[in-house]
Amino acid sequence: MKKNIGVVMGGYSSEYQISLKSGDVVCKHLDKEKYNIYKIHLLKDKWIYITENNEEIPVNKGDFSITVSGEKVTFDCIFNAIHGTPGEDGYLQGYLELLEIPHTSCPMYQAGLTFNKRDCLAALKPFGIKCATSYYINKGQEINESEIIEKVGLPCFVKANKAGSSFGISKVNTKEQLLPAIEVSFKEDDEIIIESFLDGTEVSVGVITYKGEVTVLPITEIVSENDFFDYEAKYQGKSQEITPARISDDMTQKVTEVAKKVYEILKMKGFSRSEYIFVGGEPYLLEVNTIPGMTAESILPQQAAKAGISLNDLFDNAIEEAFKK
Ligand SMILES: Nc1ncnc2c1ncn2[C@@H]1O[C@H](COP(=O)(O)OP(=O)(O)OP(=O)(O)O)[C@@H](O)[C@H]1O
Ligand SMILES: C[C@@H](N)C(=O)O
Ligand SMILES: [Mg+2]
Ligand SMILES: [Mg+2]
Repeated sequence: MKKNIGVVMGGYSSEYQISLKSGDVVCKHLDKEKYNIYKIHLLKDKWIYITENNEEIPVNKGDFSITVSGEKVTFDCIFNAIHGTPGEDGYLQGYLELLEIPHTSCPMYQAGLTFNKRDCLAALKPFGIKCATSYYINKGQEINESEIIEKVGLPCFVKANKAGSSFGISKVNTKEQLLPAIEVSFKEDDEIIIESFLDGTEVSVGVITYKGEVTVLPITEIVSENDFFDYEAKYQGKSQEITPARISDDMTQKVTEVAKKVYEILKMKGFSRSEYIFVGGEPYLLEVNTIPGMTAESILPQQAAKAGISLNDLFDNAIEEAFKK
């Protein structure tokens, strides 16, 4: 019997439009012979199934079912394509896990931990994973500019702690730029992480469980035309994403080992894309994304393509692995 797959997309954060694109690509590339595919938008004001005629049918939040032409439809598996809250930070995972509906993302705790940049880096540091020197501020806390600069130096990166797609991130070069940058970050999250500037080659490393094996995909080098890999560089063509990265064999080996170790320490499942900047030949971890962009141009699908894994294979594998969890 064909399985019912709900592809969930959207979400409540600034990344919702990116997620709608990722979700559409997933719907397009799932095997229609094998699966009944349902496109589902989870938005702040409505949870809806979008029919092929663009009709909106509400999702029953009690059991995550829909009713189509008088028939109740439940899902065998949910393909999670929501970047940011509530799809990448554990809420959706926890809800689906309580309902015992398999899903393609990592488990609830792993999602909550990794989406919190501060806590994820703090959890990984004792295992020898290198990262930038950092300073944290919660909303309402006193802001001591001199103390921040003394700790992280200039330039530094001011980032929303729980966000993605470079929303709420600024590179700060002078003390005067610090408070405005903090304001920008607080628009995205109530927590901020301020990091020392890691000056070096940036790479992005996809790690997935493919046919039961933890698999590190070919590494991508990020070359931004802008000051850093900001929103414009990511989504409006102002960067080159070069796979495989033009780094030495030694650097490739090091970052491959670190990325696999990070996946294994965190007991990850499903997709992950972790990012590193090389300083003094050593990879420094920036963050781990568990619902990476899924459009054909996105980094992880490009890496999979280089590894000979098509989008159809990649997405089908995610569902097969979800049934094993
Ligand atoms: N400490 C740092 N030093 C140098 N560059 C940094 C630093 N932190 C972030 N950046 C730059 O900012 C970009 C975005 O940062 P980060 O990956 O933490 O944010 P994000 O919004 O979660 O990104 P994504 O879209 O991958 O989810 C990085 O890809 C890198 O170019
Ligand atoms: C979607 C974006 N947060 C990514 O990691 O690709
Ligand atoms: Mg991110
Ligand atoms: Mg990133």
